[in-house]
Amino acid sequence: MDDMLQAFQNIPTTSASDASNGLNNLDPSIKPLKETYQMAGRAFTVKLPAGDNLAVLKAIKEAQPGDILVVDAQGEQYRAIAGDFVAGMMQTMGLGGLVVDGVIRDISDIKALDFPVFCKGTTVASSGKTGVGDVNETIACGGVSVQPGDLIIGDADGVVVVPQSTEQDVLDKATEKIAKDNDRDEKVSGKPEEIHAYIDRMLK
Ligand SMILES: O=C([O-])CC(=O)C(=O)O
Ligand SMILES: [Mg+2]
Repeated sequence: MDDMLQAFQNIPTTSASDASNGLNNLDPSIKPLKETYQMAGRAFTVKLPAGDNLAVLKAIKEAQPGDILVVDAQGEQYRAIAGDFVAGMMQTMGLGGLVVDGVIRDISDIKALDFPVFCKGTTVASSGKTGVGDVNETIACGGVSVQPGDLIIGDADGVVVVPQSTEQDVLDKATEKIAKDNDRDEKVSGKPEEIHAYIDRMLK
């Protein structure tokens, strides 16, 4: 794992969002299946035709361990781009997680895997496996442009993209924001008078 990726393992999505002015957060309809998921990795991108997941299989074969598959499924919500079988293959190949602006199925079994999956929801039907689709190209997912190799972080609050050219800047600003927030919290926590003083300062 490269140093930058290592550093982002401890950055919450909320802090990365604050550090990026909220510009690279995936649409909040893309949610973790379990609140306990916490992931940071580099994007391996996939673009699917609606209702066909063959390119996901191609991506599982080509992606590197630790990579997060970010799938543009065009928001399709009737057909699953993965179930527990496909997610299990991702986990076995050492991938870091799955993010899709679409849906999955076999929800109970995927939760049991403890492989981080972020999606719009769940469905019953499977996808076809006939189409082509693209891998490793710039895509749009959840309203955000994602390039292969961009840093992707996900946790209980959602998913944030950190474009490669902004990594150091976002890391510095997020680290600063975390320290500032902790300080602010420490000053007022459990102290009604400090809460009043803080609000008065903000209202000025
Ligand atoms: O095979 C599929 O495409 C979807 C599925 O049910 C699984 O992955 O378990
Ligand atoms: Mg299945």
